[in-house]
Amino acid sequence: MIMKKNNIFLIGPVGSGKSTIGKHLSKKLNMEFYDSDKEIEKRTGVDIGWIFDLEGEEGFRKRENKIILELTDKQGIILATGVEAIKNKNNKNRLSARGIVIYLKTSIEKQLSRTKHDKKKLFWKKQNTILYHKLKKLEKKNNLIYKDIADFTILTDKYNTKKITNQIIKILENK
Ligand SMILES: Nc1ncnc2c1ncn2[C@@H]1O[C@H](COP(=O)(O)OP(=O)(O)O)[C@@H](O)[C@H]1O
Ligand SMILES: O=C(O)C1=C[C@@H](OP(=O)(O)O)[C@@H](O)[C@H](O)C1
Ligand SMILES: [Mg+2]
Repeated sequence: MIMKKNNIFLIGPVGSGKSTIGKHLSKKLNMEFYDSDKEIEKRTGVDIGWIFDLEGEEGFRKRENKIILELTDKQGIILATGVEAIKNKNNKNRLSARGIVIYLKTSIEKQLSRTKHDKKKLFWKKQNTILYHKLKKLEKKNNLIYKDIADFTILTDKYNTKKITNQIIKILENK
């Protein structure tokens, strides 16, 4: 189909739908899906929260960089990357060079409401004391970073994941 040779990289904040939309796209486009978080968990045998506790964010990012380097060597995959991964210059260049980068833009309010009951993301909340204010402070800066690297930006607040998936497929078909 359309995307056989190209990779699709999904970027965006926590709760933007990278993992969910990545899975939908994978089924629809018949492309392999990877989630950098899941790959790290698979290889270490522990969940991301544990890695943050044991190795701190620095240790986690090192693992993440390694995985991104490895996965971006592949062709015809969909990859959901970690939230901060694109702030690393090597990752950024690598993603731009190896595929189509899609930014799932999401408001902080939606980020928080979508992750409210998610136990797996608890550590992320714990890390961010007075979370809303911290996120708000980062919002503009992050937006610019994401936009700068993205080939396409999709607003996710008002649409369900199926609609967003179809929207992405349309964009790719018309590209
Ligand atoms: N566009 C959307 N509309 C409604 N719920 C969504 C949307 N995108 C994601 N979600 C929900 O938000 C939660 C977090 O999504 P997830 O795919 O894990 O995001 P990410 O991987 O970017 O953190 C999941 O429960 C998912 O079903
Ligand atoms: O990169 C980050 O800071 C993280 C983002 C979260 O993943 P999602 O963006 O998939 O929610 C979290 O679970 C993860 O492991 C750490
Ligand atoms: Mg995810």
